[in-house]
Amino acid sequence: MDFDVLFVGSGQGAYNGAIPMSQAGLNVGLIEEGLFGGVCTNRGCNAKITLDRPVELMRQVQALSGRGFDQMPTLNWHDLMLHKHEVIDGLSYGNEQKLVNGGVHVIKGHAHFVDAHTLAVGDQQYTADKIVLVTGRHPHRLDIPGSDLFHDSTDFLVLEEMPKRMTIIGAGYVGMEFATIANAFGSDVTVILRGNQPLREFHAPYVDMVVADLRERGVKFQFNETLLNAEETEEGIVLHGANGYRHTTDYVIDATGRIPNTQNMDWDKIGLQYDPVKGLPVNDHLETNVPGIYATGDILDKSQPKITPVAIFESLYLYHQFTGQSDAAIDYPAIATVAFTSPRLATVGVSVAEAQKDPDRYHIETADYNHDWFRQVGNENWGGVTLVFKGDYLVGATTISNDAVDTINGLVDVIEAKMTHADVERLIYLFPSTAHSYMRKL
Ligand SMILES: Cc1cc2nc3c(=O)[nH]c(=O)nc-3n(C[C@H](O)[C@H](O)[C@H](O)COP(=O)(O)OP(=O)(O)OC[C@H]3O[C@@H](n4cnc5c(N)ncnc54)[C@H](O)[C@@H]3O)c2cc1C
Ligand SMILES: NC(=O)c1ccc[n+]([C@@H]2O[C@H](COP(=O)([O-])OP(=O)(O)OC[C@H]3O[C@@H](n4cnc5c(N)ncnc54)[C@H](O)[C@@H]3O)[C@@H](O)[C@H]2O)c1
Repeated sequence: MDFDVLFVGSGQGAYNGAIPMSQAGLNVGLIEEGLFGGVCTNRGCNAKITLDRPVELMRQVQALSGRGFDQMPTLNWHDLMLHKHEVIDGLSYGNEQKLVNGGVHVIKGHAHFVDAHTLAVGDQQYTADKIVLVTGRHPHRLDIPGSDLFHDSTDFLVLEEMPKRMTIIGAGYVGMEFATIANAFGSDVTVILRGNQPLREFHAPYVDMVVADLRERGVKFQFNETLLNAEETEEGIVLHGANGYRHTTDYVIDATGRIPNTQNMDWDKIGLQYDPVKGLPVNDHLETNVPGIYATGDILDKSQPKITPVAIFESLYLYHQFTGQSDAAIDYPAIATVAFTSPRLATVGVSVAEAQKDPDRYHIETADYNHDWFRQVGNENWGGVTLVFKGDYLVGATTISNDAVDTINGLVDVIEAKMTHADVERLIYLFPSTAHSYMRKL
């Protein structure tokens, strides 16, 4: 065999395991057809958070208008986009070098199967004892007439000029995060949803607060709308919905989710079972139905959120498994997720909705976080934390605030280490700080 382990894809679900595997003595190869580091690095998390940064800061400055700030700064999309290119454009090369320096044999091109232990890239064939499919997902496109006029998250992240009118279809992570950014940069934003609940994974009352705030800032929400078609006219792009809905705009982002990259890889040829919409099913060792073929990250058909830290966790799990350190089934910890709206929404572990369904098992407490003096410092006078306990133990938390990321990150430790109240009392945090404020409320 050419390799002990051969990865397809170089995203977070691949290189975080590939490098330590190689350093542990395995002969590791990795095939990538695009940018190294995959979606998160090049056209996902990193690019998005760079574009969000001034938005986050601007909100905080606005909250202190007349409380130390006399004049508001102005936002400049063009300069920000140049900055984004500065930050992001070199990362692919950096990731490729990390792989090479880590001893991983890098192969460039599109991989497809010849047999269960052989992949082809162009005319070359590569054999491996184990193959790991980390092929990720790409944006879904609505199947309606005129949807070729739509753009996707990748287009938004390289947008040179902010359109006057922007319409976003879908109100999941991408829809709500991009609506926040585009609105701050002066676009007249409309979000169109087929249902009535944006960001369904998050605590609904907190999501409602984000929606109310965006509405106040001028974002329009069109709920329960089924789009039928789109056409280009002299006035702009016109979207037609059921019941006579008609909406004119300059730029449409289809943010209706992501679908697995399964195409042109000859998965059927080797009998690999997969669902073109849901992805690749695996067992509790991340092995597919074909022995020796594994998968990690967004391509998986699993209930865990499709986010970078989960892909990294799975990649490291395979590292431990393939290097003989453990043969245990994968055991996911409490998983934290965040929507980078302003303010942020973040959550970890058992959700409030889940806890409400099982009151014998869980009890729910809402901590008074709003009146915390440290939040008044930034004149952040609304927000909330809801905690879920199982007996004496914290098992879930959800929050809305500018500091939601730090708050939930701190609670990950409390949940995972199964800390008791006494354990939490022993933690000495810096003061004043967000962590100090919310830990005292546990
Ligand atoms: C706009 C956006 C924002 C996001 N923001 C966040 C965030 O803030 N936080 C967070 O945690 N997550 C975020 N995510 C999700 C995160 O990007 C994904 O969970 C993560 O990228 C998954 O990594 P992966 O390795 O599974 O796949 P990917 O990153 O998708 O990598 C798959 C790689 O496989 C390659 N590939 C596919 N098929 C082949 C083939 N046949 N041959 C060779 N190469 C192939 C592709 O070129 C690609 O590079 C965001 C996603 C998007 C779209
Ligand atoms: N902060 C983060 O961690 C972050 C940020 C961005 C993206 N992501 C990842 O990327 C994935 C994709 O994000 P996304 O926002 O595109 O997907 P999503 O699944 O979060 O949201 C999709 C939205 O589109 C709507 N929708 C789906 N099909 C539709 C249809 N046929 N017609 C109308 N509306 C439809 C859904 O109701 C939902 O509102 C996320 O699930 C997440 O895994 C994560």
